[in-house]
Amino acid sequence: MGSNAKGRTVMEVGADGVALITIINPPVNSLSFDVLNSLKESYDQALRRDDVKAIVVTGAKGKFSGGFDISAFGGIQGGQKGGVKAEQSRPGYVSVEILSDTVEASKKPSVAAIDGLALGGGLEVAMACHARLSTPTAQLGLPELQLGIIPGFGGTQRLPRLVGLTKALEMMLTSKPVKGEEAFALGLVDAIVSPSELVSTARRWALDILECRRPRVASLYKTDKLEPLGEAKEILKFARAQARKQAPNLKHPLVCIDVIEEGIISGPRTGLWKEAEAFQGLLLSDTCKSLVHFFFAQRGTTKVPGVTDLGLVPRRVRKVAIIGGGLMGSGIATALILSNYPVILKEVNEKFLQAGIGRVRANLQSQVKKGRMTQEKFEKTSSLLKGVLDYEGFKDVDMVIEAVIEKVSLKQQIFADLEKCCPPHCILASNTSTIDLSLIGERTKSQDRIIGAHFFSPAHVMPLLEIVRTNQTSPQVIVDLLDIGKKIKKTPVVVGNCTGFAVNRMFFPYTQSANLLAEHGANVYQIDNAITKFGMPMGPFRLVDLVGFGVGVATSMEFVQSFPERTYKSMIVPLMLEDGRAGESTRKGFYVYDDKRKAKPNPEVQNYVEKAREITGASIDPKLSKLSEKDIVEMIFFPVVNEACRVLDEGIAVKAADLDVAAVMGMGFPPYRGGIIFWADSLGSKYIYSRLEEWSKIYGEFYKPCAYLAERAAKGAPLDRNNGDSWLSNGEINHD
Ligand SMILES: C[C@H](O)CC(=O)SCCNC(=O)CCNC(=O)[C@H](O)C(C)(C)COP(=O)(O)OP(=O)(O)OC[C@H]1O[C@@H](n2cnc3c(N)ncnc32)[C@H](O)[C@@H]1OP(=O)(O)O
Repeated sequence: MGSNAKGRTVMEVGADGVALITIINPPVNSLSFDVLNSLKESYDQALRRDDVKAIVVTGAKGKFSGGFDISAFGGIQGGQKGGVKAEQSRPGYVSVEILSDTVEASKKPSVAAIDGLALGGGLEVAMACHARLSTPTAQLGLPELQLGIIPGFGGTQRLPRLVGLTKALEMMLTSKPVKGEEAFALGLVDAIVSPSELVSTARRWALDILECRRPRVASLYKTDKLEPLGEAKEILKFARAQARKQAPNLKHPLVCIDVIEEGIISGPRTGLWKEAEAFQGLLLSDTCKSLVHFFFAQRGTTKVPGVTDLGLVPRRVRKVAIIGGGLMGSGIATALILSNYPVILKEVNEKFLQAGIGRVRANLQSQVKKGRMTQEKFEKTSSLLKGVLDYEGFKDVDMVIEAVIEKVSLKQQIFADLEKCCPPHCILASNTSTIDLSLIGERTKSQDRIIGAHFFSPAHVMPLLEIVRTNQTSPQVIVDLLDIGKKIKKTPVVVGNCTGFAVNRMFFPYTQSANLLAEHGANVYQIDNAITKFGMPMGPFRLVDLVGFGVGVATSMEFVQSFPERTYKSMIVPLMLEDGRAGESTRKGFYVYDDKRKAKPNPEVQNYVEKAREITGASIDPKLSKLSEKDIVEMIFFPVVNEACRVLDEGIAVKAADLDVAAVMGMGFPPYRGGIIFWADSLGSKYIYSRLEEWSKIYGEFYKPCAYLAERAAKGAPLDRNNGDSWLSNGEINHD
């Protein structure tokens, strides 16, 4: 194998006659074509050698395998990231030639020794072995669907035969792995072994199979776990209905079900071929390209030039203080104690303090109710939280997160106090969502320790953490917060300091354009409907109802002040608010809500739209009442793209992919469209520019394309500067 090979396997033959084949491809032992070819070579050698009686497959450094090498997808998709040899892109090359006809068909028994993770192709290799041993904590799963593909190395055929159809469908359709213990209970693995004894036990197990002391099972031909045909068809029918309901825009879950069905009806070998063909087709789909982009974009957010490349090591954070026990403060405290950080929560009086602690306990209690936490763990986790009314306990905290109301003078006072009461190394973070951080720290000399830790509500649930740095924030503090973000299982995105940072700046035009369209004659409910169909969790009007009109108006004011030239000053929400219609909390907003929070269109809305029109002087454009769904989507999202371009151009976001992650995790933009900039680039900067230009002539400055968008469009270049050579710029993505 060439010296620039991407991973390999090594084989060692012991005196016991067992060949140990180890997959080596750090960091997760992914299955590149080099690894797969080397696995085949090792097997061929083991089968040829007379001194080899049995085989054990394992992964180096406590990780079996994280699956097929996702970075090789680009090559297969015909991009520029490395060519692919003909046999490698041939359907069935791995699943049939290597795994079925070599590993599973071999006369010498194979045992998989699984530690750490066996995901996707990794688990598929293990399932082709004649037995599997796992450590109790290893993660085993087929998460391919979250990449827009289906398992392609035999997983659709072998998993149902090992664990039954219902569980196999659940594991594939949700992409959720199971731990070793559960895998054992399901029959996916044959025994649980401690990491230190894993390989030695697997060696003995392989020899036991050879000597017929243990069964030798070819999973592909197992039938005892499969439900009878009639029942299986019912289960598949139900799964199809669920998939259509939960992900109406996605085809690959249905393809996965079809492939499984084929194997059940026509036999596993036919199923394997159908799987190989479907896998190959899905690899080329827009959904897969978008989801793979998103996979790498998510991992790329922790790579910040000039910060994470300086060799800084995150400092240990032993104790955190939170100021303010409201909705945000209690959510942040919950997230921290759930990851074992001791937290002190400070409030101004006993009543507020008890309410804050009560909120945290309620957050944890809901985990207990859902069966996700034991009562014992609840007690242990709750004990990490301590309530205080003064700064006494702040002497030894390593980080403070301020989460009080959005009032500049109050925050300034708090930060001045913190500077006096906390140790000099302490990170001083604010959870502000809009206020300029330099202003918050104006009365301190600790500008280098001040940073934004912007969580999204509910903070213990929402996965995004916007880390806001000022020009003075030290790289060390950013590295520390990135590390904490990872530990509390958030995806951090590092952004610059400005009104609204990245997420709220993108959110602003989302609701603004909806209001503009409504005032000019578009139907509120058609807009929400089209946007939901596009894949957002809710339309802009339903969102404003949820957030509350009070908050909506206050945030608007911040934007009006900061960006007056591009704010559309709609009067619909202020007028409704004046009449006590404040959204879902008052059960009346753009929708009316019943006791079960079910939303129905509010018949009063039209009156408010007309009143608003009288004040703003907006004239009805008959075209807007007949907008197609595509037009609605573009008129709502192109202003968002425009703002994202400004955020990028101003350097608030380091790279376009960070905005993709921010849009998906902070706004609910559908991940299968790759994120806001990725989606925009799939349509082309020229097209977006021309449409915005056209609308700005009719409806004003709000739609005016920014300089960055104009420049990229003039060059015919993608908005993501890093995507200059990708398949995207060739307009290869289809939109039907
Ligand atoms: C034919 C087959 O059926 C098709 C397949 O197998 S498709 C692949 C199926 N496997 C997956 O989907 C697993 C994807 N990976 C993951 O979920 C997670 O990375 C993990 C659980 C393995 C590890 O998580 P974690 O410890 O948090 O580390 P994480 O930062 O995500 O990954 C570490 C590095 O490994 C890389 N990596 C992880 N899985 C990879 C894979 N399958 N291929 C290539 N690179 C991979 C990541 O990109 C990251 O690289 P970086 O350090 O350069 O950013």
